Amino acid sequence: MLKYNSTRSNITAMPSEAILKGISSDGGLFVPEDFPKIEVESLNGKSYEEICFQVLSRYFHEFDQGDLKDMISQSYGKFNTKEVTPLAAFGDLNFLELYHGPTLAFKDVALSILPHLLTASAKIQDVDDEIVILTATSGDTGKAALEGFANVKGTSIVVFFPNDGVSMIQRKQMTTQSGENVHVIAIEGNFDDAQRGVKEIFSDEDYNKLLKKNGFVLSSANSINIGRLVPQIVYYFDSYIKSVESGKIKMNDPVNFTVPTGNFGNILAGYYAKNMGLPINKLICASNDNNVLFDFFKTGEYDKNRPFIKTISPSMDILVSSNFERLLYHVSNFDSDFVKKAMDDLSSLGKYKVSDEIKNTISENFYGNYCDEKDTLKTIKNVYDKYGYVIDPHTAVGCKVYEDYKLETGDNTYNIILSTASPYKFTKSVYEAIFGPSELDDYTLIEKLSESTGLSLPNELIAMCTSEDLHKKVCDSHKMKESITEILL
Ligand SMILES: Cc1ncc(COP(=O)(O)O)c(C=O)c1O
Ligand SMILES: N[C@@H](CCOP(=O)(O)O)C(=O)O
Repeated sequence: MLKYNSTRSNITAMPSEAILKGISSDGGLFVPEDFPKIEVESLNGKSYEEICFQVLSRYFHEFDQGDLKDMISQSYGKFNTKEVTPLAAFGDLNFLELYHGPTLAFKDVALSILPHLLTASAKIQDVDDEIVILTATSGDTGKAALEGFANVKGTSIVVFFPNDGVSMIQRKQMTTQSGENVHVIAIEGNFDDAQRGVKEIFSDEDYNKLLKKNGFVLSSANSINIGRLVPQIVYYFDSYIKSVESGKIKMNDPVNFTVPTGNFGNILAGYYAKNMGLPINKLICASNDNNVLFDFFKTGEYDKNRPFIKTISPSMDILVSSNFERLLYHVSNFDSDFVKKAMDDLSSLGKYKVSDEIKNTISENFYGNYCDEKDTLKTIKNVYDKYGYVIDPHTAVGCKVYEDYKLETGDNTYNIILSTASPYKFTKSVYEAIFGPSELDDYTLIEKLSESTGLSLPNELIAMCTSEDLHKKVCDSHKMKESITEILL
């Protein structure tokens, strides 16, 4: 029976407990004590949903297996393509389109199923308190979580986003969200402030006791929750199988994945897939100007003492990549003392350094680089001019870093770029990258982008632009707990 360990102490949890808690009481993240294995050949000919079952059932064995199959089919029926995450290929650029869910970003893949996993976990744990989902977002997780949890019985959701740190469309997606149980709050601060605030609330024992006394328990919709991370492993296996089926590679050939990275959850899911048996050669970690990870890969020092830069790939504007903690735990052979010390140093000094051994183990699996604003815009234009294909700024960061990787290493292994958001979420940046400066705003440019490029337009988006804002609250990033108290108590 697979259990989960905290990265910071010897606390362990069953899957349902880890999902329900979201984060361990010592501040650590839950990680599987072992990686379950999958014979890749056994997935040949299987659909996305079938592969999803093969992955999830290995991590979440407490759920009734029939129930798990039902949860999966209810979750992925909402995607606008039967393939769930299709691959689009142009020359050696293979884009794994992860944005066909209801909110147009890769977060939908995990957040469509997380509400089911959470409510099933509450049943197993015999918890009948209201589950309050605390979410920090740099733009995409927030909307996907709101969509997933809106009106889900027994839950409520509070989303904190940086007031001045998301795109116009991302903001509108969140502020127009309806639902009895949803709360959306802008904070005066950046994503790191929002995430730190949420983690502090999780670790505040007295506050959690007070909430419990009033019938509430906290959980998380961010990738710090293992229930968010595991469903993201699925598309690594699925895209591999699709690549075999289309004749791009042969079964068991090695493959690289390039992942636009911020909180390190998406790429970590790739590392989990590799450890489960997927023949991944390199995981290529693509950052924007907030290139703290690039510097780590070069020096072995994680140092967040630097300016927080606002970019046109705002969902990746992150200096504290939470899931890196999980990677440190795995590559240090589950050394929770080492991880705790590193995380303590990160919060007190803003930095930590790892040994050469750990740095080298990480470099065997990962390559890191970054793409600045100019190259992001140039890449969107180049890809459109060459292939008539429109990509969003996050995907463009991935695309440029992949090109740099090939030049630097000469490695031509088959590569899949994770395409993490629909271009429409960043309409103005994408339109201007391709067609030059425009006076018009994002809302007006949506239709123009569609007409000029032929990119199919999700109809709900047009209606959303003229919908009323239902959430207008702004709070100081140090007053997040007070905001929750106001809502709940
Ligand atoms: C569009 C987009 N791309 C990339 C990322 C980075 O993913 P991760 O935080 O899992 O590294 C995010 C946010 O997480 C995102 O919303
Ligand atoms: N880019 C994310 C940041 C939070 O990441 P998560 O994967 O930990 O939820 C966002 O869009 O909110």
